[in-house]
Amino acid sequence: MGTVVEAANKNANGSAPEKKPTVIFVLGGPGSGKGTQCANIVQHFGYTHLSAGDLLRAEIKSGSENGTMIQNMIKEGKIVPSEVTIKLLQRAMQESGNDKFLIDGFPRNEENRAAFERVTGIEPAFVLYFDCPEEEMERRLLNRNQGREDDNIETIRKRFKVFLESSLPVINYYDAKEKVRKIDAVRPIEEIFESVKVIFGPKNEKKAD
Ligand SMILES: Nc1ncnc2c1ncn2[C@@H]1O[C@H](COP(=O)(O)OP(=O)(O)OP(=O)(O)O)[C@@H](O)[C@H]1O
Ligand SMILES: O=c1ccn([C@@H]2O[C@H](COP(=O)(O)O)[C@@H](O)[C@H]2O)c(=O)[nH]1
Ligand SMILES: [Mg+2]
Repeated sequence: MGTVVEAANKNANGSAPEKKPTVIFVLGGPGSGKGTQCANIVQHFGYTHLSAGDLLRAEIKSGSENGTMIQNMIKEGKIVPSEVTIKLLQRAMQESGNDKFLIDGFPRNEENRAAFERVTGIEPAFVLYFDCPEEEMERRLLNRNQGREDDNIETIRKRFKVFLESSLPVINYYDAKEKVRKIDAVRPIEEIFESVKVIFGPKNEKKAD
C-alpha cells in the first residue's frame, strides 16, 4: 500500500498523473533583453525558448486566418487575444519534446495570465524579470535593425504604455507570491547572464556534450 501522498498523487483510475512541464515566464519591457538572455539560458541550461512574439510573427507568415488581425495588433503594440497566443504556445510545447520552457514575453496582461493557468493548469516555477529604464530600451529597439514592423518610435511608445498599464501588474501579481527574480538589465550582456546563472543554479547546468 502506498503512502497518503502517493495516493493523493494518483488519478481516479489509479495511474500516476502526468508530470507538468516546468515553465519560467521571462518578462520585462520591450527591448529589455529577454530574447538575448533566453538564447544564453537555452545553451547553458537546456530549456526550450518560446517567444510569444516570435510565435505570433510566424503565424502571420504562415498565412493563417488570424494573420491580418495579429499583424494589425502588433503594429499598434496591442495584446493579441489570449486564446490565439495560448494555442500557439501549447502547440510549440507539445512539438518540442522538452519538459522545461522559457516563455518569453507572455503573459502580457492579467487576462493572459489567468487564461494560461486555467487552460494549461501550469503555474510558473518563477518569473525572470529584466528591469530596464525606457530610455535604454528605446535606444536598443531603435538600433535593433531586424526589420520588425513595431521597432519604430511611434509603436515603441505605444508598447511602453501597454507594458506599464497591462504587463507590470502581472509582474506585481507574481511578486506578491514571491515568484519574481528581478535582474538589473542595464549592464553588459555577459554580466547580466552571470546574474541569471546564479538564479538557475549550478545543479541545473547542462552536462557537457
Ligand atoms: N545588455 C544589453 N546591452 C546592450 N544591448 C543589448 C543588451 N541586451 C540586448 N541588447 C540588444 O538590444 C536589442 C533588444 O534585445 P532583445 O531582442 O533581446 O530584447 P527583447 O526584450 O527580447 O525585446 P522585445 O520585447 O522587443 O522582443 C537587441 O538588438 C540586442 O542585441
Ligand atoms: O503574448 C504576447 C506576445 C506578444 N504580443 C504582441 O507581439 C508584439 C511583439 O512582442 P515581443 O515580445 O516584443 O516580440 C507585442 O507588442 C504584442 O503586440 C502579444 O500580443 N501577446
Ligand atoms: Mg524579444
